[in-house]
Amino acid sequence: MKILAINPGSTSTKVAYYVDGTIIKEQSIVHPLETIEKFGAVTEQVDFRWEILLRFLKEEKISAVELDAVVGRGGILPPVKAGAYEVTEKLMNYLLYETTVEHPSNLGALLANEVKKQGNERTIALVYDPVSVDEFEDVARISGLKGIERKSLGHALNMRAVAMKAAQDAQLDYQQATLIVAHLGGGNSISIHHQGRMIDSFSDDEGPFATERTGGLPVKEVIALCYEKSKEEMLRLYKREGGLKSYTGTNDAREIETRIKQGDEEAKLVYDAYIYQIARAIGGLATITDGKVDRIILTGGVAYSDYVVAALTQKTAFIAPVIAEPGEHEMIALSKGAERVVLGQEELHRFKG
Ligand SMILES: Nc1ncnc2c1ncn2[C@@H]1O[C@H](COP(=O)(O)OP(=O)(O)O)[C@@H](O)[C@H]1O
Ligand SMILES: CCCC(=O)OP(=O)(O)O
Repeated sequence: MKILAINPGSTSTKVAYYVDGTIIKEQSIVHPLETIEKFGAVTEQVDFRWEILLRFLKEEKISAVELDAVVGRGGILPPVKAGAYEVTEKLMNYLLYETTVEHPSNLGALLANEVKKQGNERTIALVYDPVSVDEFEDVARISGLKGIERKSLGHALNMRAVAMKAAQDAQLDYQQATLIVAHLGGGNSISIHHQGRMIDSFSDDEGPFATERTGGLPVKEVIALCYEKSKEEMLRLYKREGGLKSYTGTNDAREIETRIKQGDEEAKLVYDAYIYQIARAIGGLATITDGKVDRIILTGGVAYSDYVVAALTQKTAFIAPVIAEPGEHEMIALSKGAERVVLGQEELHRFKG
């Protein structure tokens, strides 16, 4: 079985080619920031990224005609069930014209469709575990202001994949277990998975601050700032200029750890606050299941840090054993999802809009 997985990020497009479940080629094609910034809307980047992807396929002698499936990271659709969604005109039109949040993952379906056009009549184009996977309990949707609903938006693909892996490794059934997953990357998502569903999460705009994202902020101060800055400036602050970067000038956690070792006390205070907020979010989610949690799983790039893993273990191990699954497992999650669909083990949902 031949599967191509495509994961468009803010500065790169990751692509991986699998044959019978084995990875044959994987590449992160980096796009210079100055090139990306020339585009207006994210979806204007389709032709640019497709040409680069096509070059990769040619160079690596990967024939689209032989593909059983091409799977993209699912973008910001309306709230959807977890799993696989066929790339249809309706789904693409939503990502092109209706989605409310600009995000590079919105390109996943569009690029998968370009590959499918070169495939055979059996090649399936799909997205898997989109950013907008929504399995919230109703009580989790209430925000505190009528008209504003809490939304399930986050790193669902990676969080669900590592939750299932950790459950399997611990000989727990994902459908029965309770797991808290903290994805620690440029943005953070912290979620709780209970009996097979991600029933609540802190998104990157309301939970702990991340390496470059603000997380939740005191709302009165934000209101005041909105009168000083444009919407674009505010969005950039929250997404690219917040968190550790706003305090230290760098979004590289390794650089901050080096500074701490050199005696930089301000860097230490901010990094301790970063850990403190993540621990507080994990503790908060544990209350949802009355403190009954089987495992806490730390993932994303910062989970490579012994410093962060040790500090979070110290603060949260009273809740449940803490496991690190560093990095992101998105490419394998995409390919395995597509594989299950091709084998008929998992339903291919049709996006209803
Ligand atoms: N060994 C490490 N120790 C500490 N931080 C690390 C380590 N490796 C990567 N990181 C940090 O991970 C962050 C990037 O996380 P990642 O999940 O790759 O982000 P993105 O959201 O961009 O995919 C960076 O701040 C980087 O410094
Ligand atoms: C919008 C939630 C998903 C997300 O933030 O992804 P990135 O960290 O890859 O931008």
